[in-house]
Amino acid sequence: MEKPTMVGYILDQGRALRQSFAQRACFVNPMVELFQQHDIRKIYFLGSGTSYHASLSFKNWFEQFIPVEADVVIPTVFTHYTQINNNQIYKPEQILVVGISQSGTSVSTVEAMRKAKSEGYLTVALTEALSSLITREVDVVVPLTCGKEEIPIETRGYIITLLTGYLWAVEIAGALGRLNSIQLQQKLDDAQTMLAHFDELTAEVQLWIDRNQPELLNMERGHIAAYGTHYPTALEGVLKMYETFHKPLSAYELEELIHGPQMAFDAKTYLYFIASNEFERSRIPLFLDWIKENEVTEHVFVFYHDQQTTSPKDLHFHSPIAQDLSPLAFVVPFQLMAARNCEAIGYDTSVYPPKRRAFAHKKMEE
Ligand SMILES: O=P(O)(O)OC[C@H]1O[C@](O)(CO)[C@@H](O)[C@@H]1O
Repeated sequence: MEKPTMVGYILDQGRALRQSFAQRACFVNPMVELFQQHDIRKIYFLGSGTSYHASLSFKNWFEQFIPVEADVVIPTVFTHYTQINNNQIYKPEQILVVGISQSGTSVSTVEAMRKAKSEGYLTVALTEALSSLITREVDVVVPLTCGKEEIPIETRGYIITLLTGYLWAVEIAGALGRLNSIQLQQKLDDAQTMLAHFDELTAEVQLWIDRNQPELLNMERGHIAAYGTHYPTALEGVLKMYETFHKPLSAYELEELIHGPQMAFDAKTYLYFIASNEFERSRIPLFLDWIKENEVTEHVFVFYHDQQTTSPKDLHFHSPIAQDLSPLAFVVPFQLMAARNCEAIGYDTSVYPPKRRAFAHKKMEE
């Protein structure tokens, strides 16, 4: 990439995913060893922004594949309010605290890890910056193999963090005998197939944007509705769109849309539905019918994995998507829409807003 840009990082995600998958031993082995050496029963995943959203997916995968209880906590909350092991059912060495910070410099995550280690719990940092502040506060540092993103917006890092969490979960499950070797190999093969086609998947998203960009650019406010393992995708979609395109959106668990928010919808409301193949998938047509019958808004966009769509406003992924890894796919429309919208209005996402001092991150020398 000649000049680092948000679009450039998004278009590079396929390559980065395939490279990370190929070199997965460097980030999988340290976690597998921890689980082999310790009887870990409880995990806290901590992170802010993008790293918080990735943590929510980690919880889903860990609880799906490994006999552990997983919690995701915002780092400041963890430092000041969380009562770790409140009911004393675990021994301290059965509790693992994982801090995720791509930059390694998020002040609140660094402080939370300091608390966890000082109170005697096992600690891991997942970070791209192997000499950053967070690395000083933990027992084990695991590399996040996304490469440095030289702009304020994290996209490639999010996708690689997700892949890392998934591979941790299935490889630990394999090592603990929760997945047999055939099952594990199947998971890895499915992942590899999806990653081999990731550039095509991104191209499908680009075509959807090309079809709809004038309308997408006119959004003044919107909501992303999702369910199951995609509620974190909706949160990340909101963050990507808001920190770049600067128009307010919110994320709702699908059913929660009708518990109040819908009363505020009008013809200007934009609705994006993530119709992932999970339990609630059958509810999507019901919501779409309701929007039509009540003439709520025309600005409705649906992302499908399973349906041959007819509306040009919808996106149907044809590329192979491993069911477990669908969060890697469904976030791309929001990443690329945010980046392309900004390109179209001439907003430069590669630099921080002018005259804005940020204090969420702290450099080594500060
Ligand atoms: O993963 P990191 O580097 O701790 O960053 C967390 C969050 O902080 C930000 O850099 C903003 O301060 C976000 O872009 C990011 O999601």
